[in-house]
Amino acid sequence: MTYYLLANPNSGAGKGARTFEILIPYLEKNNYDYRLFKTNAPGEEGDLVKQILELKVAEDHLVIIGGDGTISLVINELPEEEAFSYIPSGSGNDFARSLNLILDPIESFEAARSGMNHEIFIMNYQSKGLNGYALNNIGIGLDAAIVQAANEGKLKQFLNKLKLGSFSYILTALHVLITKKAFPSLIEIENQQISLEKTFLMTFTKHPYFGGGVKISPEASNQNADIHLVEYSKHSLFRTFSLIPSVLRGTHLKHPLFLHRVNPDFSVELAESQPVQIDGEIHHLAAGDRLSISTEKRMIVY
Ligand SMILES: Nc1ncnc2c1ncn2[C@@H]1O[C@H](COP(=O)(O)OP(=O)(O)OP(=O)(O)O)[C@@H](O)[C@H]1O
Repeated sequence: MTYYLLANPNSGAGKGARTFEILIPYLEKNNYDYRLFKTNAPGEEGDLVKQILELKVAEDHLVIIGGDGTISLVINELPEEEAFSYIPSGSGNDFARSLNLILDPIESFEAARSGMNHEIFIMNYQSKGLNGYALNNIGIGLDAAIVQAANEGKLKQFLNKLKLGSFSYILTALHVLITKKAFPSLIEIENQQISLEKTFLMTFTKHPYFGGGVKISPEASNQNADIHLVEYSKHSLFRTFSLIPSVLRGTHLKHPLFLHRVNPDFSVELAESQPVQIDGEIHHLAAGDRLSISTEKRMIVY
């Protein structure tokens, strides 16, 4: 049995590298057979998955080391029947939080080594311009603009160094909240259509968390097929700001200004192009390009 470690050393501002630096002496001490595949630059995940799949036999074990972006990129390249384990090493770690995964590298490896297969549901999204899989959230508009600004911003790197990376999301969010414009959208849920003139935040989520621990939909779970849609149309800044404490407490969905729908399938069409964040990676959804979202099962070992 060989452990194939696919690691992003850069995730979590270097936490990925620290994770395998702790893990490898442990594997060697215990005579566990392993092979380490590191991404040396963004975009290498797919090639590394292909290299691993050429070598790996059925009893071998794939272990992904990285943050939410890494695990999402790997899942997009992995055949659906391939089970995997995950050692969280990101700054946000929302997927790990959703499954209560262990963060300590050695304990997390041991949980994977002696673990059981767990079925989870992930999102499959399809449009003319966008298709793939998401483990966490697909956010259109505000949260995508926040992720875009947070990824680009120097604030995240600075706060990561202070181990305060999750705050960067909140501070960047405040700036984007003030400047982002609303947009029209059309949502379809089964045969019902919902037309919204001033969409501001629209997030499809497979578990409660986004942005490093914010409970966008506290009842969502990746252990069932339901996707949760949370939408907030633009209101006055005063109104919007007054709702922030309830969002941080995870009680906002009781408020009538939030649209909350739960279903295994959704589709959405926009009247104008918008940024879309898919597990923290930025894409764009073009005007009139209908995005359909459904779920599929995957197997994770922990
Ligand atoms: N060696 C590398 N150097 C820089 N970027 C990399 C490298 N390898 C992968 N990447 C990029 O890192 C991004 C994924 O980072 P990831 O999300 O795992 O970490 P994070 O942002 O610290 O964690 P989280 O999303 O949990 O906050 C992807 O865009 C990926 O292509």
